[in-house]
Amino acid sequence: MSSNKTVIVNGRFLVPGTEQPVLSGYMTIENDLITYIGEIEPVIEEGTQTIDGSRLLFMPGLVNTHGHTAMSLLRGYGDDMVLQNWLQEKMWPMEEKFTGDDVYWGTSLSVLEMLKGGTTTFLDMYDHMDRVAEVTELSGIRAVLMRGVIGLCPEDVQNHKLAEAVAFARNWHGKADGRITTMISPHAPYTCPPEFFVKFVQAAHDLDLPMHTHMSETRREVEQNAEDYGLRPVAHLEKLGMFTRPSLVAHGVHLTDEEIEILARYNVGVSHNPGSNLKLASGVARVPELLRAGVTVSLGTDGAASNNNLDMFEEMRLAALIHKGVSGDPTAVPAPEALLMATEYGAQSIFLDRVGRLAPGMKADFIALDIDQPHFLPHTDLLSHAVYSASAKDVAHVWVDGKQVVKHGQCLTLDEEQIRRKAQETFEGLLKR
Ligand SMILES: CSC[C@H]1O[C@@H](n2cnc3c(O)ncnc32)[C@H](O)[C@@H]1O
Ligand SMILES: [Zn+2]
Repeated sequence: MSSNKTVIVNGRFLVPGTEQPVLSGYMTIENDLITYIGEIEPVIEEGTQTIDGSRLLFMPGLVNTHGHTAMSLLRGYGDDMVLQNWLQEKMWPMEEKFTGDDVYWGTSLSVLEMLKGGTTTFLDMYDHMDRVAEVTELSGIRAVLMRGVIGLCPEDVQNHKLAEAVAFARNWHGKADGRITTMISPHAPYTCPPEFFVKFVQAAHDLDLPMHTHMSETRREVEQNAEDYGLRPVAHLEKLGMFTRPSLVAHGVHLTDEEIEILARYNVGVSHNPGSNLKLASGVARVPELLRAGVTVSLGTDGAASNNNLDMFEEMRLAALIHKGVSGDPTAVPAPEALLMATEYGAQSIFLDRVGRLAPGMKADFIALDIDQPHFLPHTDLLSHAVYSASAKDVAHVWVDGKQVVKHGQCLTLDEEQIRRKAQETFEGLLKR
């Protein structure tokens, strides 16, 4: 019988937030869990698989805490626009034509890109979510999935969408050996009127699930919210009861000191999406202030149509750089903190307590970078290199839930050739419809 135990020998491991953030030694994986990490060589029994880690840097898999995965089909379709025009003139008209099959191939394309680039967990707020869950099951990735709902429609249609969101959340929570969890997700306060939004809060209570929404992404949205409801978005969502549920908001770009205090008080996480915020000219979130206030800040790409890739190394580097530039403080978001945002804080913010860190008892979701390449040398500080020098292209191997899903840069679970062909065909089909 083959052993389900693997030992990585002579590796370098990133454990940010600990006394020895770059550890040289060994890591043991048994089934879906890490059971040992340390400098002392473990006893290696016969039948145990060993991996020579001497040319590799091991780190937790990256956690992408906000996105719309199938939007990779719209990559490059609508560049250089502000959010509202981009949504109304380019994205929504195309998305209206999306079928379940379109979402399946768009999601496959994105999951392929994410896995090959070292992302082992993603959050997806979209439509046709059963098809997203199918791709998640097949690919071996971990995902937090939710049917995102835009409520700018008649009441019967609103209620139908809400029922779909509830059914999806109920049916898929804990599926795919526990790799899929679900949340409840009204799209935004500006697309879900208050009386509709509160139905999601009630559903989240009934299902005992957390909530996710877009919030305070643009200045215009904040001003409009104040005009429509007499409150800025944070107070508005507080009033609607959202923060009585464990919650994660995407963006949180335009926040006052008082609003940051409210988010911290309710333990609401913020998914910081620097690439998308820059591209849509939405602004720069107050990440140093959020972190100082004790808010869990994680990182997301948003959809590939506003980014325009799903490279979490790029988000990590952007997060480490832009806040230095904006604040004039070179110590703002230092490398270990950026790495934590992309891993451990990411997992915390989407309510996965055994993901995001290399430690005994944690899920074996980890990646290995090829650090023999020129841009990783000399090996001064490998944690610094992972944040400031690395990109998705450096990922050699990926494991999720103890199973290898990328080997020498090749995805073992998805048919890359077929996905490339289907993605192109799907986009061309959408243009003709
Ligand atoms: C209801 S499914 C999700 C919905 O969100 C839209 N979307 C994509 N990017 C953003 C963004 O940055 N802010 C707000 N909404 C966004 C996407 O097009 C889908 O319609
Ligand atoms: Zn979004």
